[in-house]
Amino acid sequence: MSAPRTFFVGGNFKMNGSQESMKQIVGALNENKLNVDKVETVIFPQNLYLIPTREHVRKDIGVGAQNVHDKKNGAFTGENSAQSLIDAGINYTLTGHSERRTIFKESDELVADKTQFAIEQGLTVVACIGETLAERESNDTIKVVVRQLNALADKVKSWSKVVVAYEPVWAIGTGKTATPAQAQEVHAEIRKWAAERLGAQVAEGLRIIYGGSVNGANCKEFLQFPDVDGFLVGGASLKPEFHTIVNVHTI
Ligand SMILES: O=C(CO)COP(=O)(O)O
Repeated sequence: MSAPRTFFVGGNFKMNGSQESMKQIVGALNENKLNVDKVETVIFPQNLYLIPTREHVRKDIGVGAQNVHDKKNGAFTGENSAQSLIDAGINYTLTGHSERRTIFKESDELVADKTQFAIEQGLTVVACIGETLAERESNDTIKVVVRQLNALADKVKSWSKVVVAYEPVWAIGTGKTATPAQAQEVHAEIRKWAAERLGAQVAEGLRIIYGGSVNGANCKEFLQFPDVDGFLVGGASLKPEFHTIVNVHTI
């Protein structure tokens, strides 16, 4: 029997925050009693705030970027270097967030290239996947998620530093959460896919977290489901209720 999977809670601040609000968020995280020895907790501020956040937030909370480029440093104006992130103690990144996929037209293949390159450079990657409302309504959820996962698996050589975030696009920022049972159903399919494509051992250790309108009031309901290994939180991560979500096991 392998070790139990460590619960993971990420706070994706997206393109929000100011110097003042970041100070307040970091101050509150530093002051509060958080279950971070049991829950791997990582915040993902905008690029501008990465270094001051890393400098000031407690060391048992990780800091990550929201996006990363798939090539080494060089002539890539406006991009985010994995090497520079590592150099600054920023040890995590998101890849494939649905906002990157839809607004910035990132393909499955580009997301996979970014994921593999970031891993090679030493980052832990939260790779995001998920279906749109139209895809869910046409019963294509599993087909879409498996397509996105297969694209990742074509490039990613080692899965030990990957956390998969299942974020149904229709549940992001809409207040319309997937029910915990809906999340579990897809997470179980993801684990089944992982067992088939990556082997039983990788599947057993792979953390699959849920994102989409998670908040302090609904987070606890997810705990009863065996394949939900944490959350990727958007809006609520900017609020004090993020602490409740990190402490979900004790509320
Ligand atoms: O996109 C998300 C996290 O990456 C989820 O956002 P919300 O929690 O605001 O729905």
